[in-house]
Amino acid sequence: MIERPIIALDFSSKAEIKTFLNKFPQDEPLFVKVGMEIFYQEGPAIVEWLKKAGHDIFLDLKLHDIPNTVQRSMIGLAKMGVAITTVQAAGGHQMMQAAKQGLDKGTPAGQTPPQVIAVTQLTSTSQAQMQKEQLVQASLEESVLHYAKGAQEAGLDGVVCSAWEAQKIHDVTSENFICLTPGIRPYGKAADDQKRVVSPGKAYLMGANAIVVGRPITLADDPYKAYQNIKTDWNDIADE
Ligand SMILES: O=c1ccn([C@@H]2O[C@H](COP(=O)(O)O)[C@@H](O)[C@H]2O)c(=O)[nH]1
Repeated sequence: MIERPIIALDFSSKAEIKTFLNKFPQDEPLFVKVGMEIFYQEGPAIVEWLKKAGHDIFLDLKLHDIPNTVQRSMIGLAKMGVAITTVQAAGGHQMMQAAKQGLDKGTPAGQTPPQVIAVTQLTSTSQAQMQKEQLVQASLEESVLHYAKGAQEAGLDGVVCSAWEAQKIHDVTSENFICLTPGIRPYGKAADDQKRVVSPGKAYLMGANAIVVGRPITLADDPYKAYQNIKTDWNDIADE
């Protein structure tokens, strides 16, 4: 289990991230998510800067391309020294294997390759939407479980899913298989564009190994207090 909630740094500039992080104690190492929004603005330098500040990085770029392209991209990504990265499970078995091989090849000697996990069905997707837009007859849970089993067979470390599917994923894979769950909302908070939402404490009870939280922290009046409350909810239940 990753004890710190992973904070999604969904900002469009380094300056905005600096302002945000200045609201946190400067000696507290965080686990942060660098996603497409900031990565496409600032590039790998943002990862280097956050690492230098002592933070662990979840680099969520959701790679999805032909196996050769994904493998070669992962060779480059492996040099950034991030803890976890992502691909889209829909890219298929060969693509996921290629991602893993690229990370192994690209990681400098003596360092541990990043863990790689596969996005199943986005937490902003409902079953009705998935069936209509992706022309899928299966239930959302069946689709997520299918992708999770495929990710495990391809040698990946886990999946991105909602907490609603986490325990069933562990049942069909293993307890060690990571279920990293966005779509986290403390009770009473707006779901925004998320469809499959769960509170931090409930996510733990439902089998999540890690939670990713963006707007409930980044848009809070007091982001550090919001972070601490979410961390307490997530960890308190875990400690019981
Ligand atoms: O299925 C997915 C995959 C990734 N995400 C990412 O998590 C955060 C969630 O942000 P909130 O503001 O807490 O909704 C965001 O960076 C997404 O890109 C996801 O939500 N769902």
